[in-house]
Amino acid sequence: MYSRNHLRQHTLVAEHRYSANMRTAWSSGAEEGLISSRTTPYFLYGRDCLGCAKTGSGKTAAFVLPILQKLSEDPYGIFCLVLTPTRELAYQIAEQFRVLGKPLGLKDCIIVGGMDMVAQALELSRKPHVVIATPGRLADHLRSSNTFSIKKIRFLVMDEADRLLEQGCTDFTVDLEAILAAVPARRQTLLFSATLTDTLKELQGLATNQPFFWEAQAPVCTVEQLDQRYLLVPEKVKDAYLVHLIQNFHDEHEDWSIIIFTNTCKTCQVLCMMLRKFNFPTVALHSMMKQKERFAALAKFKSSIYRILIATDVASRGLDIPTVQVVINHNTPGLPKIYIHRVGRTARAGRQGQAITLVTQYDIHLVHAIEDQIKKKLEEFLVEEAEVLQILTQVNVVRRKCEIKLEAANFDEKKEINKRKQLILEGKDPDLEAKRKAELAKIKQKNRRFKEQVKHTLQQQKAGGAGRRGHLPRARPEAHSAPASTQGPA
Ligand SMILES: Nc1ncnc2c1ncn2[C@@H]1O[C@H](COP(=O)(O)OP(=O)(O)OP(=O)(O)O)[C@@H](O)[C@H]1O
Repeated sequence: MYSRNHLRQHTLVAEHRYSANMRTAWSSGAEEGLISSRTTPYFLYGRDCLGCAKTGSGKTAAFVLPILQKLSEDPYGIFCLVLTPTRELAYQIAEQFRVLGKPLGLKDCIIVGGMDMVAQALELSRKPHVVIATPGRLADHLRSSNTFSIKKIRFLVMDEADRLLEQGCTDFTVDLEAILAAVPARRQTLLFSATLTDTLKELQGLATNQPFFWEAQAPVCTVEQLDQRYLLVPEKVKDAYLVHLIQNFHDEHEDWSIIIFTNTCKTCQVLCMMLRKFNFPTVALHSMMKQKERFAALAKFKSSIYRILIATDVASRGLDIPTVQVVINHNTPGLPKIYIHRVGRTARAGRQGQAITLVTQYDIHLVHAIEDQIKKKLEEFLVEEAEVLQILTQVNVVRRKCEIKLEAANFDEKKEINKRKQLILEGKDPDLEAKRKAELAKIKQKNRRFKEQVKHTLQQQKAGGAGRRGHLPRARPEAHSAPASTQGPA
C-alpha cells in the first residue's frame, strides 16, 4: 500500500513529467505557457480557478492532477464532482482519472444518460472518490434517490463550462440548478473551456472563492499547427466536393483519419450511408443513435477500424483522438465558438492538422464572423473542378437513394419515438416534458423580445443625444475588465 507522502510525491512527479512532455511537444515554444502550470498553484492554494486555453492544450490534466494531489492528502468519497456536457466526454475524462489515479486506488463513477440508472445508483451508493457526470442524469439521481450525497464534495469541476451554461439545443439550466443546490457552498470550483470569455459573468457567479482567471494570451484563438481552409462550393453540389476531398486524402495518405461535422442527425446519417456506398470506411455519431452504438462507433474510429467519423456537434467538444489529421465542416458553423471546438479535434498537443470548411453562397457572412473571432483569415482550398464534375451525377444519385432508404426507415418518426422512450426510461412524462419545453420556449422568446425592445430604446436615446450634440455617437471599445483577481498565492 502507498503511504500518503508517497502518493503525493507520485502525483507531483506525474504532473512534472506530463508538463515536460507537453513543452517538448510544443517545441515552437507556446508563448502562452501550459495551462496546468498557470492554474495549479492557485488551485492547490485553495482558490477557485477559471481556465481558458486553446483546444488540445491539456486542460483535462490541469484539473485531474491537482485533484489527485488533494485526494491523496485526504481521501474520501464523494470527494469531487466533474460535470461535462456530453456522455462521450465523461468517459474520456474518467479514463484520465483512472490512468493517473491508479496508484491511489482511485474509485470513480460515470453518471450519464442512456445507461442503466439502477446500476449507476448502486455505484453512487458505494461512495466513489470522483463522480464524472452529465447534468441531466445526475440531476435525475438527485431527485429520485437518497442513497448518496454530494453535500460534502470538496471540488466541483465544470469542463466545457460555457457549454454547460449555454441555453442551446440541450438546455442544462434546470438540472444545473438542482445540482448546485445539492453541493456545499464551501467548495473549490474549477471552470475550464477553450471558449470561456462570452460566459465569464455567469461563470463568475459560480466561482466566488477568490477566483483566479487565466486566459492563454495569443494573437490567434486556434492553434498554430492547424492549417485552416475554406472551400467555396455551390449548395447543390456540396457532396460531390466532399467525396472528392475524401478520395484525395485516401489516395495521398497512407494513414489517415478524418472527422466530418454536419448540422443535423439526418444529414449525418445520410452522408454516412452515402460514403459507405463509395467504400469509405465511415461510422456515424449523433444523438439519435442508442448510447451503446455511440460508444461502439467512437471506439471503432479511435482504433482506426473506421477512418472517417461523421458526427453532429455532439462530438465537437473535448474529444481527444490523436490520430485525427483532418476536420471537414460539411456545413459552416453558425457560431464561431462551434467552429473553434470542431476544428480543435485535430492539431492537438502540438501535432499538425488541417481543417476544411465547405462554404456555400449563403455562408460567407458566417466565415467573416469566424475570422473575426479567431483573428485569422482562412485560406482558400483549391480543388480540380473538372474532377468534381466527373463524379457529380453519381454522387447526387447515390445520395438521393440513401435519402429514400432513410425515409423508408422512418428516421424522423423514430427520432420522436426514441425521445419519448428515453423520457419514459428517465421516469418523465413525455407530454408534460413537451408542455414544459413549449413554456420555456415562450419565456425565452418573451425575454428576447424584451431585450430587443430595451436595445432599441437605448439606441434611440443615444441617437437623440448625439443628434443634440451635433455628431454621431462614437463606438466605444469595450474595456477588457479583468474578471477576477490575478493575484498569486500569498
Ligand atoms: N503535459 C503533457 N504532456 C504530453 N501530453 C499531454 C500533456 N497534457 C496533456 N496532454 C495530452 O494532450 C492531449 C489534449 O489534452 P486535453 O484533451 O486535456 O485538451 P483540452 O485542452 O481539454 O482540449 P479541448 O479544449 O479540446 O477539450 C491529450 O491527449 C493529453 O493526454
